Amino acid sequence: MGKIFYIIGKSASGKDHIYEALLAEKDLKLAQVILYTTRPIRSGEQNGREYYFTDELKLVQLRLSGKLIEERVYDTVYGPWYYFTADEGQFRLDCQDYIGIGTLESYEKIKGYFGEDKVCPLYIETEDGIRLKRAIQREEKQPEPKYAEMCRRYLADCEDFSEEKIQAAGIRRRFLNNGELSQCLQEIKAYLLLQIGR
Ligand SMILES: Nc1ncnc2c1ncn2[C@@H]1O[C@H](COP(=O)(O)OP(=O)(O)OP(=O)(O)O)[C@@H](O)[C@H]1O
Repeated sequence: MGKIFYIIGKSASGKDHIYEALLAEKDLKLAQVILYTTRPIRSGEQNGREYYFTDELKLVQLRLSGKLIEERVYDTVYGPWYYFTADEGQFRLDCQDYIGIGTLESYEKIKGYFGEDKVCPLYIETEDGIRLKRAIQREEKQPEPKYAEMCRRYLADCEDFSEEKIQAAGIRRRFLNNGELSQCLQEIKAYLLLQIGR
């Protein structure tokens, strides 16, 4: 039976890089948990690849039909953009393992929906000083660095990922990403192979 591996961690802890690297590992055979979003599709994006691009009416329908697993909304200058996970029958847990990225809150919702035995958290932890330096370096490379937003997220993480919340979510294992990324990946891959039973 398949599992959903769910990557969680503070901003700039390395989630995106770890996600892409694990997806690229052919022997893990992981499929993506694709989020739905109401934000407009950008050039180069493809419906069903980066996201399922949809609208608020669909969100309401999914809510009413009990198919909505979790939702978040971000107030942007263009209005509210919703991001959500829903189950319209696309998850084939009888024969497929999945990988997704989310927050502690979305992890708890997904765990509540599919069951604790089906959802496996991959909590990535990077020491705060190293993480801040990486966040600044990443921001410096942007055409228009948004340092205030970066700092806001960094500070919000202290609250969003307090030790109490991590414990309450049932996170027991942590994967440290303080050194080489390859080292962290190796550790996660070994863990995944054990969980998958290969
Ligand atoms: N082990 C590592 N060594 C050096 N740099 C790293 C390592 N892991 C990640 N990075 C760098 O840290 C930055 C943050 O990584 P990434 O974007 O994957 O994090 P994230 O957790 O997805 O962040 P966010 O939640 O803020 O989007 C990137 O610039 C990435 O290249």
